[in-house]
Amino acid sequence: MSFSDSSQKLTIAMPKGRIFEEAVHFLQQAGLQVTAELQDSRKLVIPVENARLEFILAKPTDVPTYVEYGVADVGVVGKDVLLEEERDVYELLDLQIGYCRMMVAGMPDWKPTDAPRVATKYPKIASRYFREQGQQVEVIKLNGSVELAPMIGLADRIVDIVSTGRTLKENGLVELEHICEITTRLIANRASYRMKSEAVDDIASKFLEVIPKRS
Ligand SMILES: Nc1ncnc2c1ncn2[C@@H]1O[C@H](COP(=O)(O)OP(=O)(O)OP(=O)(O)O)[C@@H](O)[C@H]1O
Ligand SMILES: O=P(O)(O)OC[C@H]1O[C@H](OP(=O)(O)OP(=O)(O)O)[C@H](O)[C@@H]1O
Repeated sequence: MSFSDSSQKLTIAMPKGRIFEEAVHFLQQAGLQVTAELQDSRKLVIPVENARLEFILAKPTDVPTYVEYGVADVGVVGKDVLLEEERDVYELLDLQIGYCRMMVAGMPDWKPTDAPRVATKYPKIASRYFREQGQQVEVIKLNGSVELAPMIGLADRIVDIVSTGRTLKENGLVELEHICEITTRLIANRASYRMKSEAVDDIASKFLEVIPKRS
């Protein structure tokens, strides 16, 4: 049965911001009906007529929260957010978009100190990484412009996303250690995965068809 024929309405949480356009392009390639409203309006809830489908537009870090609580059945979100938020959701697919990497970075002349401090938007990822490395560090949570921290002496290193490397370079920082690769994922609410299996499977298989074409 096709998605539009299904009697099960599916709510999809989409991340506003940086990965939004690439994610919308992905949905279009998967054959989902993407209306102009999704791309051009300030509306945050966007029903798709005749498709038993509804989009909600959320801040990227909140996407797993909406999905865990079941107000969205599925969501599109970066692996960085999943690792940091640790929400109880199923991770169904790696969409192979939104490529970037989680790195430790610092000044080129960085040397270990007795009281190392690491600044980051990702305190859980950073704490886990340094614990696994057997290193004791103080993690300082920032909400953005993390590259400032080593430049002005708040911390000696940062944990952050690197994509082109331009932000590090223009601020005189270098990549020190690679933590993991990051891509965008399709996630599902655990109950929706069982109760709306037909609709969730349908969207996942449509997405799956797009992935090999991109890699
Ligand atoms: N160069 C990059 N920098 C940051 N995020 C990137 C980059 N490339 C891909 N991404 C993905 O985009 C998502 C972040 O999007 P965005 O920056 O819009 O959200 P945000 O961090 O919540 O934004 P803000 O806090 O500035 O409102 C990340 O979860 C990550 O998976
Ligand atoms: O390697 P690049 O291509 O330069 O991208 C990496 C930068 O992009 C992100 O910041 P963002 O633009 O989301 O701003 P922020 O400082 O508010 O986190 C990330 O935190 C880096 O600062």
